This record gives sequence, C-alpha cells and structure tokens, in this order.
Amino acid sequence: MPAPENALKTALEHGETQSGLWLTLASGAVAEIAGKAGFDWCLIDAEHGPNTLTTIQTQLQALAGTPAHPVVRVPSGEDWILKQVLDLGVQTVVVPMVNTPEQAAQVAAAVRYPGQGSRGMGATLARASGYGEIVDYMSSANEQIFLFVQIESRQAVENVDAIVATPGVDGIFVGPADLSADMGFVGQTDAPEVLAAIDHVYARTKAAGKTIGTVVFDDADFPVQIDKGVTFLGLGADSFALQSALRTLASKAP
Ligand SMILES: O=C(O)C(=O)C[C@H](O)[C@@H](O)CO
Repeated sequence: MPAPENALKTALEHGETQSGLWLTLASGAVAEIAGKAGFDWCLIDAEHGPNTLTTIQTQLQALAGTPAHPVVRVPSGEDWILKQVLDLGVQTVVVPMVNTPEQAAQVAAAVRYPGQGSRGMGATLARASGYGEIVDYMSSANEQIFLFVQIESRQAVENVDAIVATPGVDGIFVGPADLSADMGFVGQTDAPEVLAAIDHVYARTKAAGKTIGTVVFDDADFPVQIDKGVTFLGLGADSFALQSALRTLASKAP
C-alpha cells in the first residue's frame, strides 16, 4: 500500500484553482468546522498561529473527516520541524521566509527521502504511515509531497528565478504583508511598488511552470488574483469568527 494520493497536488498540477482558509486559532473544533465548509484546503498556520505539534496533530485529525486537504505552514524551514510535520502525515507544506536558492534547496531536500532529499526515516512508527499500516510509505511518499516556498522579501524577489528553478520547489507563495513591510510599505500591500513586485514574481513563477499561491482578505481581490494566475488562493482566516460575531450583534442589537 503506497502513500495516499495528494489530491491537492494533483489538482494544482492540472492548473485547477484551489481555494482555502487560514487556520490561526489552533482549534480542532474550528478546523473541523472549516473543513466541512467546502474549502479545497485548510492551512494550519504554525508560523503566526499558537500551534504546537500536538495542536497541529489535533487539527489534522479533525480535518481527516472532511473534504478539505490539510496544509501546514511551518514556523521556519528547519529540517527538524519539517521532518516532524511530515511524520504527522502532512503532504503539502508552506515554508516562510525563503530568500535564497540555497535556502530553497535545503527545504526541498528536507521534505523528501534520500534519492531526492534528506528527510529522516522515522515514519514507520508515525501517523504518516498509519502507524505502520502503509507498508510502502517510505518508497512512495516523495511523489506525494507538494512544497511551497514563500517569497516575501526584496532579496527573495531578486532571487525569484533561481528559487523557482530549484528542483523540489513545486510552488511559490507570495506573502503580501511581509513583502510590503520589507519593501518599506508596512501595512500597504496595495502600494504600486509592492503590486509590481508581486506581478513580477507571478510572471517568473508562471514562466517556470510552477504553481502560484497567495492569501487575500478583500472579496474584490479574489477574481483579480485568479485572473493573474494564482491557483492556490487563501480566501481568509478562521479569525473571521470575530466579524461574524460583530455582524450578529449589529443585526440583533436593540
Ligand atoms: O506575509 C504575508 O502576508 C503572509 O505570509 C500571509 C500572512 O502571514 C497571513 O497570516 C495572512 O495575513
């Protein structure tokens, strides 16, 4: 029995738009609700969300019963966290703050077993292999991994061609907030200079035949991103619960 098919990878490689939700609340219940809502994927944010490996595991278990494909953004691209997140059964990962082709090569190696990388051999006992049930996991896992690296600095934009050409990098995820801040436009993700940099990254990623991802929070921006070629599109976050509460209060207030 081989590693399970990564249906999100298959869809993205066929150029299908896949929309998702950012999970920042580190809650299994919220993950289950979001997973049932109809998103193609739900991203467990371990960079900015208060997540531990235990809360990540809980949310993966909650998502397992839903149609949404689980994605994890790790806190950083260090080998040890990538190994532990993949051993939890994650097949699609987002690595923040990748600024050089050397970093891209390092994280690409960390998410795949020897032959294509340097991932440690421990999944036989882990959730990833069904605790040993998937006997061919080690020999088939590499092909089901989908790796996004985040372009979110001036240095990364300058290096985009070399980063996107790195073997094992499957997609580029643009971080508008961090990129705009690094460019000197804190909080101004719509600054012309920022938009031009993002368009450049999109163009170079498209030219390399790789997947483009990003996350936006303005409804009007969703079709704009799709028209620009984004197929891995975050449509918001679970912290929208606040907006829902405020709307309920506003509509019910005497
Ligand atoms: O820099 C960004 O923007 C991202 O990487 C996405 C944010 O971290 C996400 O939390 C949405 O604001």
